Amino acid sequence: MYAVILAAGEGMRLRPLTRTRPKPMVPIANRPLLEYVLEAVADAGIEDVILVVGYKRERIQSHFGDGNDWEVDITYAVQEKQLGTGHAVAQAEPYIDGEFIVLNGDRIIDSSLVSHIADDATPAPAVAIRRSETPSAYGVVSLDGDRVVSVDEKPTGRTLTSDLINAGVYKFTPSVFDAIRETDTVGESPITAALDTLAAEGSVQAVRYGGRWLDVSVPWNLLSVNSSVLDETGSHVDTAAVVHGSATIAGPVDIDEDVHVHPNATLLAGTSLGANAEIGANAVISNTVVLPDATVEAGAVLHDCIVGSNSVVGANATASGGDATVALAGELYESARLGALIGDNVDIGGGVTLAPGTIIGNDATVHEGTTLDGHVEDGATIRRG
Ligand SMILES: CC(=O)N[C@H]1[C@@H](OP(=O)(O)O)O[C@H](CO)[C@@H](O)[C@@H]1O
Repeated sequence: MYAVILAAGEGMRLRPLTRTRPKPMVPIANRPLLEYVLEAVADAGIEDVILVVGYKRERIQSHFGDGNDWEVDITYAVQEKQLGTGHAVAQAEPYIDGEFIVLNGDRIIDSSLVSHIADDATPAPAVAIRRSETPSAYGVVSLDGDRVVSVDEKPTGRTLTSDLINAGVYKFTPSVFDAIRETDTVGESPITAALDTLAAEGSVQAVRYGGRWLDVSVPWNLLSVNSSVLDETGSHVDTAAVVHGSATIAGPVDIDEDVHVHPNATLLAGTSLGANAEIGANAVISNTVVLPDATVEAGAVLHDCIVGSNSVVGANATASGGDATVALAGELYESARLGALIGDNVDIGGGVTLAPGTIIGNDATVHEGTTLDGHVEDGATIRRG
């Protein structure tokens, strides 16, 4: 049985992080999101993986190679243009000759769901469904018993027919490729359109799933998913990290290789520090993801933040989460728990104050003593006053 994993998307709402890395490579507890998906597949005993890659695929291919380190055999299928999840599935057609499963490459799920969907007793086509408090952000599924009646993709402004959503894990036969071709109306084909067509024919089985389902769509999801994975795995400090004896760790935290934590720094729950990151004396960091090679200087205070790789947060700078209103890819989100999202190679001067929800583009410079909110473009320089 083949598992087709969709990993071609950009993840626009995670910009600027996804300007330099595809969404499946965004780190959760210092490991790319896609590793968790591959592990769930491998743990379910599936070895044959077709990874559909596209946006910045070199990053994925150089990290995962032939997949053998994850106990799978990876074949790469390239989706040159991101023309929808159905179009992405269709890229696997040349390799498929029987039933297969499909998973989104950016949702962390239990391997038990993969086993259940892949099991011979589960008829194809099938889709995993789960309850959601925000169904309109997903594909909303209506059921008749265990049969799917319809799939309504992101029905914003429409009446919700159910609080059940498509969990992004499917089983298909090769006939889905015809359904995908038939639903390709405007040069784009979401897999949900094909699924809706198959549902109208009366054949799609719903597989109910109430287990772990961690979705990283927006920056604050990255923080909450990082934190829940740390809660599950507990603290991990790499043996090649140097943590000063006077530093306080009130975990769970994940500290990767060659990280340097200086005296009296405080690392609180939900914090991941990427390889070679440096945390200055007396800095206080909670619920924050620091990417590799970043530096947080002495006395800085970061709550609910993401610090991109190779960026510097100057001494005594502060960024704390709160109820932020944040615009992402043209959409406004309210009550977001986000301190600041700082891109890669950003230079933030000493004493800078970042208001909740500030987003700073890659390669930006913020001069010392500045107070900032909103969005800073890639490469911009912000001067005080
Ligand atoms: C077009 C498409 O594939 N939409 C899917 C897909 O949404 P994305 O926003 O593309 O990640 O995954 C969701 C859950 O993982 C599912 O609910 C939804 O129906």
